Amino acid sequence: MANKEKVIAASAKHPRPDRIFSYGTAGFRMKANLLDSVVFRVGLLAALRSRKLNGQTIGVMITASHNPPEDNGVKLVDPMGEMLDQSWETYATSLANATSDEALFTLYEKLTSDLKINSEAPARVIVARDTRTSGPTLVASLVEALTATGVELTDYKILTTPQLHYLVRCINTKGTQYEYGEVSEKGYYEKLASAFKKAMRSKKFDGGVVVDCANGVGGPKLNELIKYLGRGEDGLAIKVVNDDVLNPDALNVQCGADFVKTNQRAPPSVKAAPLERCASLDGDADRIVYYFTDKSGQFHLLDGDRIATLAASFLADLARQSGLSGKLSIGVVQTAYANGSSTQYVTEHLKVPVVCTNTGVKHLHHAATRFDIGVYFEANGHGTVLFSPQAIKHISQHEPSSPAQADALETLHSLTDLINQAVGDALSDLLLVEVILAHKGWSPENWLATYKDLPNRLVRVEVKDRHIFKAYDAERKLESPVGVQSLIDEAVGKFSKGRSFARASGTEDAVRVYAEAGSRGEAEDLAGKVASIVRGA
Ligand SMILES: CC(=O)N[C@H]1[C@@H](OP(=O)(O)O)O[C@H](CO)[C@@H](O)[C@@H]1O
Ligand SMILES: [Mg+2]
Repeated sequence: MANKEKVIAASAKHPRPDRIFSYGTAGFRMKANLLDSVVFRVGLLAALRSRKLNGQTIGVMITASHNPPEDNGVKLVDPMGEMLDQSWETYATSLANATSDEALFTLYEKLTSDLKINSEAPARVIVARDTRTSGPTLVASLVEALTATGVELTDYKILTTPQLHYLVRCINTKGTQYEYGEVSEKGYYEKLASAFKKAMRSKKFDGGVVVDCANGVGGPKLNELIKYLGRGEDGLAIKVVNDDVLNPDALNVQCGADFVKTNQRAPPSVKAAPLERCASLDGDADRIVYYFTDKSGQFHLLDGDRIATLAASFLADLARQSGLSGKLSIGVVQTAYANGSSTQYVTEHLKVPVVCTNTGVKHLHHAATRFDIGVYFEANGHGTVLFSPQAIKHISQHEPSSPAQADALETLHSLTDLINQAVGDALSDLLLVEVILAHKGWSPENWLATYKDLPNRLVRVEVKDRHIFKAYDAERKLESPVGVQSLIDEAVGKFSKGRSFARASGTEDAVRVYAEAGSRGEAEDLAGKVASIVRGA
């Protein structure tokens, strides 16, 4: 039984502002000065979650990713390094909205009994934060909740989001047959670096890569990782830019993955030669996009769809070359925001099946586990590749029948270590892309030439109540308000190669409209038409 007085007294120090909170796709995220009570209450939920799972370690990450410097956020990480189980999101929301300290404790007790939680069970939590100045105070609020509920805590200070997911998975798999790695930040770098070297072997890089770290946690962590990669003559030259974490106001400002994806141009601070590979991370380094300018100075984005198609083509080739293609199912998971040309390229050219899910990494991750090799990426650069236990077994036990098979198998094996299995990881994805381009001997132009994106437009439409927009069919259609979908269908029908959908955002108070069509003008036109249908609904 939790100590009632202790919890109530601690909660009283973290008064709840007059606001309605909701645990969404990205956990809780808002202006940092509104988060104190929310983080305290997330601490209570973490205690419950760990106890429910008999003392398995739960992660708490304090970050607001690509949001402006004055924002912050908090999200929970489940034992295998995945996002919090969806059914628990509503408990997070209810705890955050409890109207008094007493009501909060009553709810805490009610959840304990409703969920049949043994309040005597041990509870363990690890926490980390990004580089925002509001981080330490928020961690302190979390610590108070964990102390009041008798939770064993380890504070890993500043980490990228995927590093925290890595640690959670390492801790909970330690001593089992699924042991994931050494439980330390150093263990993370060593695992990545050794897999990277093994994947590269005698392959050579064509030039280096410029990496924009959004002035966030990715900067110091990438600089650290580089020390483990080694910089021999044949090593990868990584030029790190925007790694200034001493100026907190610079975070995500005019740089980072979201800036590049949204503005379809390079950050002004990124100076690169024509055809030089460039990449941008977001503020917590769980997202990456590539880009380059061609000889005529034109900018080209190589987004999450491109990384997914690149990875799928490489993995399908390796499975074939190693003699495992009949044994391993490969699939790509996308959302409705994936460019139609990428979907067509995967299904028709690579002959690999594509599954479309709702927006939000947890949906893609879940769908990807249904394949032996499941490649999933959101167009904005969140993503990874998952290998099933069956795939790992085949890859490690298969007897190659030729040197070529042995070679492909060794590369495949190294990728199971190089690619973060817990969550999309910008640093791991960076190395993955570099390995693939080196193996294929491709320039960014070759990569771009695999298919031609359909012109597209994404618009944000502010409406009175976005909750009336209810989507189905992986959010590609609207069931309510009634009649809106047929108006959209009618508009789409007038455009060649037209496709468009509208859905309520899970992270912002708006409806997003996406449209693509045969030409830029038509895509704009279609997006505008669908946006006015949404406004009029
Ligand atoms: C079109 C788009 O990029 N949507 C983003 C955005 O979700 P919305 O529900 O569209 O607001 O934030 C999510 C969390 O970061 C991310 O997973 C998703 O891809
Ligand atoms: Mg992020």
